[in-house]
Amino acid sequence: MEHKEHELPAGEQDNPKHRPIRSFVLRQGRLTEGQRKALEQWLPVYGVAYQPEPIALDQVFGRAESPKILEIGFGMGDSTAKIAQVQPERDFIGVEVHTPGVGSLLKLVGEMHLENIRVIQHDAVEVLQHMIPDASLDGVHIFFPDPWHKKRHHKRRLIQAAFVQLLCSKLKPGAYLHVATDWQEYAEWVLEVLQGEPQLGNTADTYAEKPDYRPLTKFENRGIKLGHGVWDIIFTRK
Ligand SMILES: C[S@@+](CC[C@H](N)C(=O)[O-])C[C@H]1O[C@@H](n2cnc3c(N)ncnc32)[C@H](O)[C@@H]1O
Repeated sequence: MEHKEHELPAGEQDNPKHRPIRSFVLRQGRLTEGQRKALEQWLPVYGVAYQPEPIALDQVFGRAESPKILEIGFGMGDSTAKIAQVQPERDFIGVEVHTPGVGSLLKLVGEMHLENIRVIQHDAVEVLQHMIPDASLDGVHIFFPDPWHKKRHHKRRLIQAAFVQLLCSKLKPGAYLHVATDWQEYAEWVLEVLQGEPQLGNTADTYAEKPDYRPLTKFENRGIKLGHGVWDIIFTRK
């Protein structure tokens, strides 16, 4: 997954009168044969269709009591699969709009026999608004959200005060929200937005140490060698 800013396709100029502001641009993206096969074989098993009403998470995973973690924008799903593999006692709901990414994660789920992942292919904002029950999540992962570098695109950033308020309503008391970004100005933005949410408290003074459960991505490894930074921001619900 490239971490550069998505270009707006011709014709899609921001026009709030005509369309909601989204944090993503749907790209066509070619499917590999492996992704296509994984979608065919595993989407009916591990996919959860979007529906505009709350779902019973325990039923979706076929077990109660297991902590439920939501990941927003899992990209190709490498981190998601690795985390789910080493945390079999937890259940992971991955939300992503990009079809090749969904195929890629499903391929990993099939190959690694991961029973604790479910995938929803839909806008995470609507998934949170309508599908995720209140106070049902033990954690939320948002790793390398699109930074939307240009000032005129900042309104497309996923992390906004209203979105964080919505997220908070879905977190159990004590549950965590973990954002990681490689774009310093976005890190500062995220820190400011989360600090401004009275229902959240920071687990660190400012930025957190990278927790062991978040694997280093290939991209990140390359960046670190070039001296680029990555910022982890972890808050908990009061
Ligand atoms: C820069 S990529 C990072 C992917 C991955 N987390 C990683 O670390 O490699 C951001 C991803 O978030 C997805 N995304 C952005 N907004 C989203 C939304 N509202 N709902 C679901 N997915 C979204 C994009 O499609 C993209 O795949």
